[in-house]
Amino acid sequence: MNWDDTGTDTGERFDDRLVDAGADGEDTAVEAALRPKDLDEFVGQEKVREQLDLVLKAARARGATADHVLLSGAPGLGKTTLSMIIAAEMNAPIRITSGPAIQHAGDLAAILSSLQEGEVLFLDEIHRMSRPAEEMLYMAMEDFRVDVIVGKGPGATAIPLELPPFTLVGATTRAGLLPPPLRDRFGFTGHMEFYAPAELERVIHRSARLLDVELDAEGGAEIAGRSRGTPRIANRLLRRVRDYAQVKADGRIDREIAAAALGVYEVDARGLDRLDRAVLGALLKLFGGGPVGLSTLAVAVGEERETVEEVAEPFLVREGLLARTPRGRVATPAAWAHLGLVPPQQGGKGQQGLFGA
Ligand SMILES: Nc1ncnc2c1ncn2[C@@H]1O[C@H](COP(=O)(O)OP(=O)(O)OP(=O)(O)O)[C@@H](O)[C@H]1O
Ligand SMILES: [Mg+2]
Repeated sequence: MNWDDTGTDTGERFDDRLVDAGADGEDTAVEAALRPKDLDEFVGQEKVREQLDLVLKAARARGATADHVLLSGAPGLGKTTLSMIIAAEMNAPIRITSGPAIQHAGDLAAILSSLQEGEVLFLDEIHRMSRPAEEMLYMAMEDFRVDVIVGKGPGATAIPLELPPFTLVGATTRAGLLPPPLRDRFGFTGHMEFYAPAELERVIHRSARLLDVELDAEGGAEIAGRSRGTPRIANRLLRRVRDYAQVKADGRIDREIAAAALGVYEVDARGLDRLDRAVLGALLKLFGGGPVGLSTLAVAVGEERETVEEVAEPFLVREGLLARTPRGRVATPAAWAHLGLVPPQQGGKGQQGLFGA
């Protein structure tokens, strides 16, 4: 533990986290190679896969364009991958764009009017589209038509434009932010869940084969356990372990090598990194496990409130290590156990009162 000796320079220390589920430059470069190409290769997400398989097969049998699909779920769980699989399964070309790239309705009109029949339009971060573009999209999804506005002011006229049938695949990390009229226009919504360790093992072994890395079963399990339920993180950790195995050993990965490598990168057995452990450590050691306010906790780790709340806490909460209560942040008994600490004895209230441990 060295969370308490890192000085006061805030903001920079946790920028480059190995366990961040968002894509970095290196991910973008290698992810294309590691993406499963069809539904059979796509690991896990059984429900979404089964349902999507039916939607696509039925459309194919009818010789029709597939219904619009909305994919929601946390970063790195396979939304972009699945959109590409949809296009591949439909034998259709795919056009890729994103909500933030579409600021004006005109941007969207230009894309829509150039689509071919049956094409898949992948709209990433669909919750970040501008209002006017969103309204144009409603009509395009439902009637395969847009009104292109020509001119400005009182002389402006709407020219209707027919579109070929297409399949919109929208992806969002924040399904709750989508306006209901937009959500309702999707024929199928797939919600992606975090992956079970056994599923991540399959992802990791598949990637190891593609990267030509020798990995045994226990090594795969070790990496999977630290991957926070997220294939992107699993693939990234595998690459770092591969580096270590090449430099420090003969390139083969077993449990010992995987654990040692991820120890170097300070990703612990449960997938917590330095920031996570700093937050948890402060909560336990300085505040006796809480409850403590978010601001106080943030100051104690020398971080911004937002960093603690948005970067560290979601995973700690998901892991059942930290709870957000009306009185403040509270550590669970599992948190004490994870950091190898013993909770202070309290009478009736606080830690024990809250969790009955
Ligand atoms: N079910 C899966 N089976 C195998 N590999 C997967 C699976 N899901 C994701 N991956 C791998 O994880 C990486 C990230 O997936 P992807 O880019 O599709 O995530 P995403 O949900 O689009 O993330 P974001 O929200 O950041 O856009 C890819 O390299 C992909 O190969
Ligand atoms: Mg994506």
